[in-house]
Amino acid sequence: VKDKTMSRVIEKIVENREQDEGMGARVRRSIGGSQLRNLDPFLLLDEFKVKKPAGFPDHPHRGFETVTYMISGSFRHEDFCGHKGVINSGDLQWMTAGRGILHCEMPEGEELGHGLQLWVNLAKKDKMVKPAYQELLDKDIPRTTSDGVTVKIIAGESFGVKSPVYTRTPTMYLDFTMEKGSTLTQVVPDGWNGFVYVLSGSAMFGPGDKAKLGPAHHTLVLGPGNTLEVKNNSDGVCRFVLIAGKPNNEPIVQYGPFVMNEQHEIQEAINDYRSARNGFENASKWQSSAVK
Ligand SMILES: Nc1ccc(F)c(C(=O)c2c[nH]c3ncc(Cl)cc23)c1F
Ligand SMILES: [Fe+3]
Repeated sequence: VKDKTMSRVIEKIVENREQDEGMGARVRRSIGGSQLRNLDPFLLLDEFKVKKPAGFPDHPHRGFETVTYMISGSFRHEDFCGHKGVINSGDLQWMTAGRGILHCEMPEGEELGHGLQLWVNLAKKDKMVKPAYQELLDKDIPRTTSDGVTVKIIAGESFGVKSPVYTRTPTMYLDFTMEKGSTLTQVVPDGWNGFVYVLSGSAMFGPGDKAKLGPAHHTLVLGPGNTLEVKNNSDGVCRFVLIAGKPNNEPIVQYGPFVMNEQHEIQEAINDYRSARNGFENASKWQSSAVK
């Protein structure tokens, strides 16, 4: 029997206002704020705008992945194992912190660093994996255009084009730019939790007369179904990201940058970080060059 198409209706719309975060950074917090605590498997989505000397100096992560996607400007990153580099406009860093990363993330150069950071929770079986990086330059991120709709496929598939990114927690991450008057129908796998974060412009999200307006700097949580319909009947271009993932359906215990399943694992993470053990060995003597 052909799979029934069920168009997802928007079930919640939240405006995301700027707030302070890190050291002098300004972020709009989509997922992870008080109104959208988390949407399993997602823990956080921040739209950040950071200018020197602000940034995110030396800090750890355990139990999840951070996905940094630059919209404009450049960010320098450096970790306690010597892995470092610059993420430029349009580039992607998919970092699997796993059992432990200590790194810093700071704007590079004098211009404003503007981007998105998504935190994807790892299933219990993956939380203590060896750290790993998947880093793509803008030119290497697949994209396609069809009838006024351009999509960069950061993870997952759209218009028959697949991203090379391996997602331990099955995840879709699509960056859409829709010309005015264009329409879109995108598969969002049944049973996955999904949301839209509107970067600029506005469009109508959802089926026919149930479509809801999604203005810039708003998060739209998708209801059940397996398809998202979008229509840009505004007088300009609309840019948004569509992010969806398979829920882990496991308990979440979070303490800042440590996200585990049980309280005692958080205590172990804190102890490991303090005593430089079990993945945090290099934390004992490392400081980023940004700090010195
Ligand atoms: N624990 C904790 C506490 C506070 C933080 F700010 C952070 C953190 O690093 C970030 C929060 N959003 C961000 N967007 C972009 C970038 Cl590059 C980093 C972050 C963090 F990890
Ligand atoms: Fe970080």
